[in-house]
Amino acid sequence: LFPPELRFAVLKFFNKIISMFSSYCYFDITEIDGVNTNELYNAVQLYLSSSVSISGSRLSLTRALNSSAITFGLTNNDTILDTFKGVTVLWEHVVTQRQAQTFSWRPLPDEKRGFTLRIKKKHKNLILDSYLDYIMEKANDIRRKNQDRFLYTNSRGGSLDSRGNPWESVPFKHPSTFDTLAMDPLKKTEIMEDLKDFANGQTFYQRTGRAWKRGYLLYGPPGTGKSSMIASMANYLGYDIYDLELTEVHNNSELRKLLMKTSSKSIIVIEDIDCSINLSNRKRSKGNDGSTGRSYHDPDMRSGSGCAVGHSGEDGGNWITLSGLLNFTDGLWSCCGSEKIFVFTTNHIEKLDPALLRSGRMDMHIFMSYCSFAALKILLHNYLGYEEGDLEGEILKQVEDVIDKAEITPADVSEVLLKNRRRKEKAVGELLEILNERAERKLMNSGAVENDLDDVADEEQEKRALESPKDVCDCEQESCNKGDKEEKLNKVT
Ligand SMILES: Nc1ncnc2c1ncn2[C@@H]1O[C@H](COP(=O)(O)OP(=O)(O)OP(=O)(O)O)[C@@H](O)[C@H]1O
Repeated sequence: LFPPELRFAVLKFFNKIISMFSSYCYFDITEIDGVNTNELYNAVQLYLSSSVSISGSRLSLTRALNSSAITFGLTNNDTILDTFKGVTVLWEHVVTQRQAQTFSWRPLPDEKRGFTLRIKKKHKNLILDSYLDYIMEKANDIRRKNQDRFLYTNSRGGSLDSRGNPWESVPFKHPSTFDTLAMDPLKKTEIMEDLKDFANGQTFYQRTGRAWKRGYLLYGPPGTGKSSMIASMANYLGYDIYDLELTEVHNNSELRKLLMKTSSKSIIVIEDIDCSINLSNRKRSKGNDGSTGRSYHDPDMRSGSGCAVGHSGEDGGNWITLSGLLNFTDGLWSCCGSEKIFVFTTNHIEKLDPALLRSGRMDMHIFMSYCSFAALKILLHNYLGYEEGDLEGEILKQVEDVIDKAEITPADVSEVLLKNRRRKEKAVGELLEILNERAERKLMNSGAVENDLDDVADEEQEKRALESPKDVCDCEQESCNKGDKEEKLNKVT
């Protein structure tokens, strides 16, 4: 009977009267704010989905694209209580039908959704100051945990995608975790604790005025699990990985741009660092065929035994230099965004510039060693299902005795176990054979090296003796075969 204008005016009047006497105030968070999606709405939905106090008997279930987890939330017009810093608030999920639109730039959903937050007026400031920030932060964490992580690479060589991003991404699905990683358990625990301290260390880093970042240098022979360690770190912390291919970066400023486009809570990896930068800061040179582009940074490359080459710019004189890289990890640019981990790997730590190894540069140097017996136990458990109690017996005792002498990588052990994973006994027997063989070979090689060293020492001694025959022969007589000695000296020389 009443026209809408009058209804609206009456309602407004009553609301005003009610709010004057009510001790509560209300905040509406709508799904769509004008024509844009309201980020806060999504965050609240995610945050409430993690709340254990949902009491409704009907919940809505969602699984986002690329996500491996299912989240639940409030159904239409349901309510939930939440407590923050001792203050209880009430959330209501309000869903109403949208009135027919005459025109819109963007088709809007038929339903109008939003959350209404009810709080006591006296708590308004506390809630507005920190509660909403807390919700945004929590929602990001949940998103990260649910969402499969991403592996980014700059393999396009500096070109940008349609959104101006130099990084290409794929879902990161590496199954390596600290449980599957074979290494000394004490060392493993130390690394895990270090990572956790870092991830939970926001207050510490703020208090001490340090950039919230950490550097790890992984070094050791190929096949000892450096890449597996990086994947385990990412899976443990729930971080994305940026695999920085330095051979695709033309100069320091491009490097800086790449860094600016990395997100927080990420691990930035440079593999085989000894092969990737112009460690000697040598000037860029033309290739043998006179072409510009690639030139050799690593002397080993010339003999064909080295690793990947670095990259030189087309515009002459442009290089990724060590100082550029250190700015990247250490300087002002390293702090864009926060909560970042830098990981460098190398098979040849001795080739690295001492500037990179200096204390404070890389916070932790982690040696990925050959497979120890403790690490082997983890592989036996993972591949063959051995439990601690099964790891006894004569054959395993023999394995324990020989494994350090054999210097075998976890990758090689994994191969043997994988091949024989259906036959436990055979697997360990074959492993023992391989270990014995390797240990024997190592021993013979070291014996041969020792003999060679002895030979060199003998020859040296002989040479010295011949150069000063008097030292070994006091005789001054003509009959002393000095001539013979001279001839012998020439031969030795
Ligand atoms: N410590 C380890 N624990 C468990 N598995 C390992 C370990 N080390 C190596 N492996 C196995 O060997 C494979 C190769 O290892 P990975 O690539 O991690 O070694 P790497 O040290 O990074 O080698 P490279 O220096 O050649 O890159 C892995 O996929 C994994 O199956």
